Amino acid sequence: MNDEVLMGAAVEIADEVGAKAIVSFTRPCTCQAKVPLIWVQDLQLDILKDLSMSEIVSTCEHHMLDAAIQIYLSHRFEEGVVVAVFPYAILVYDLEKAKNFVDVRDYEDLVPRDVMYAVLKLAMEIAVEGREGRKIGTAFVIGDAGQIDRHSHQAILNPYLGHDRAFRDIKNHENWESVKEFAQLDGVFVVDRQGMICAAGRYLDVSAKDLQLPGGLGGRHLATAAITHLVPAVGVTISESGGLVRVFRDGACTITIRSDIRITG
Ligand SMILES: Nc1ncnc2c1ncn2[C@@H]1O[C@H](COP(=O)(O)OP(=O)(O)OP(=O)(O)O)[C@@H](O)[C@H]1O
Repeated sequence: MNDEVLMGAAVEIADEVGAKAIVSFTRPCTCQAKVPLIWVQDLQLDILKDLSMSEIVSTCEHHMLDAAIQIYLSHRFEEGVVVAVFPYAILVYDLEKAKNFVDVRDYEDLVPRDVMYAVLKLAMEIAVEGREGRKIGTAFVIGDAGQIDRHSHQAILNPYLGHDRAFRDIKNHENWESVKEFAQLDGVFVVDRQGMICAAGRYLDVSAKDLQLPGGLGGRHLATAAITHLVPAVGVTISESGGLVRVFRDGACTITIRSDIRITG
C-alpha cells in the first residue's frame, strides 16, 4: 500500500488518540504531523509481504517493542501511546510495554536509575555505531567496585588511572567519546554505584560453569554474567558478533535488546 496514504491515516489516528509520536517503519515521506515523527530503519521487515494478516500484526508488535525500547532510552518516553506505521499495518502501541521490558528500576537495589539509564543508552550507541564502520564488543560491570576488583585484574594499563571524577563520570555525555575509544580494548569497564568509571581493560577472573545461560555466549559475556552472581553488580554487554545489548544480574540474562534498527527523529 502507498506509504503516504498510511502516513496520512496515522496522522489522523495520532490526533484522535493523543499519541506522543508517530513511529514509522515505512520509507520516509512528507506528512503534516503535530507530534514528533520517528523513523525506524529495520532491515528485517522485508518478510512482512509473505505473511498472513495475524502474523503481520504479531511481527509488527514484536518489531515495535524493539523500537520502543530504543525510543524509551533515547527520548525517555515512559508512558502514553505512539502510532506505529508499517508497510501493511498501523498499530496504536502502549509505551508501558517497553518500559516494563527495560525498567531501570528493576536494578535500583544495585545501581541508581540515572547510572543505569546512562550505561544502557551508551551501550546502545556503541552497538549501533561501532567505531569507524567496525562493530565493537565490550562490557560494563556496574556496582561494588571494591568487590569487582577482588575478582579481576588489569589486562592492560588502566586508562582511567589518575583521572579526576569529572572525566570518569559515565552520566556525562561529554565523556562518552573516550569510552567509545576505550571500548575497543580487551576486557571490561568497571563502574561504581555513583557512575564513576574506575577502570577499562579489566579482566574478570571468574567462571560461569555453574550458571544457566543462553547458548553461544562468548568469554566476556560469560565472565560478566558470572561476576554478577558473585558480587552485587549489574553487567551490560555489547556483542560484537550479534550486535545485541544484554543485561545481567544475579548471574542471569534479564534483558536482550536488538541494535540493528536505526531510529532517527
Ligand atoms: N573473563 C574475561 N574478562 C574480560 N574480558 C574477557 C574475558 N574473557 C574474554 N574477554 C575478552 O573479550 C574479548 C571477546 O571475546 P569473546 O569473543 O570470547 O567474547 P564476547 O565478547 O563475549 O562475545 P562476542 O564475540 O559476541 O562479542 C576478547 O578480546 C577477550 O580478551
